[in-house]
Amino acid sequence: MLELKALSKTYKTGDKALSEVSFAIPAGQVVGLIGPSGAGKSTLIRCINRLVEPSSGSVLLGDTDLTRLNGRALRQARRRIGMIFQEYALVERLTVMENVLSGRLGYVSGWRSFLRRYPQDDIDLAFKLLEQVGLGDHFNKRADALSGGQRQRVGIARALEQNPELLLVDEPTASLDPKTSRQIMRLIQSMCRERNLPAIINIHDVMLAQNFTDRIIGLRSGEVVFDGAPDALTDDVLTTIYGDEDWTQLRRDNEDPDPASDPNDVSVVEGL
Ligand SMILES: Nc1ncnc2c1ncn2[C@@H]1O[C@H](COP(=O)(O)OP(=O)(O)OP(=O)(O)O)[C@@H](O)[C@H]1O
Repeated sequence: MLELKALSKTYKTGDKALSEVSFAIPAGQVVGLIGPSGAGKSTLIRCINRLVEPSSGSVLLGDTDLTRLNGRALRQARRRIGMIFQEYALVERLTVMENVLSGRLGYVSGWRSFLRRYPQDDIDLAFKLLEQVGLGDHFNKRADALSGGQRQRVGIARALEQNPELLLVDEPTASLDPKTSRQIMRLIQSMCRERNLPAIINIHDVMLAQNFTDRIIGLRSGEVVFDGAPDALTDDVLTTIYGDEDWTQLRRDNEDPDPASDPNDVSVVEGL
């Protein structure tokens, strides 16, 4: 469970990026964080894992207030949070397996990580995760030999290899085509459901957010202006968040072509 209490951030430049943001996310809930450019979405994600220092307020992960931690305690707390990035952040010259195992780096001792030697349990988990994300046959390939969608699946497996209590996902589909984007969102959603893992997904694409999350939080100018079920995201609400736009037309342009008939649908991969 994650709880934000009156979280605010004003940058040194005077930009007020977040203003008293409060919400709680229970176990297993996948939240889509939407809002126009500059609304504060990245700042919010980064304040949670303290890549950006909040100005005030608190971030509770279970019983731990992350805003009060420093040094070693902060590093340990960060292990409890898995991250998935827009540009995948893989080590290109390493294999898929090594990239997934790097999710354990915060856990293994210094010399083991230097030699890149991991406990057998970590290796077994990595194989299992690679099967689940549909890359079981690719474990020995170099990351730079993969497509964008495959890279993001490695990113998902790496985050889950950490056994996180919370998943923070920053624009996971921004570099992917529409069909691959749906597959990746479906995969994140099903992996979270299976593990009862809460997640916040910063996502530009409103239709993807609506189709593949349990709850939507809409930010505008650093404030929460919508917090509710994806179905409650009416055109009026979207206008409140983003301003005027032809939402009916946008929805029509983005309709999902029957996902069940998609032969590359990762949700049919065994184990999901
Ligand atoms: N390092 C920084 N220094 C100063 N101001 C910043 C910094 N990072 C972000 N901001 C400002 O904070 C506000 C929120 O930015 P943020 O990047 O969090 O928004 P966003 O919703 O993630 O936008 P986008 O969708 O374009 O990525 C903006 O006004 C931005 O200019």
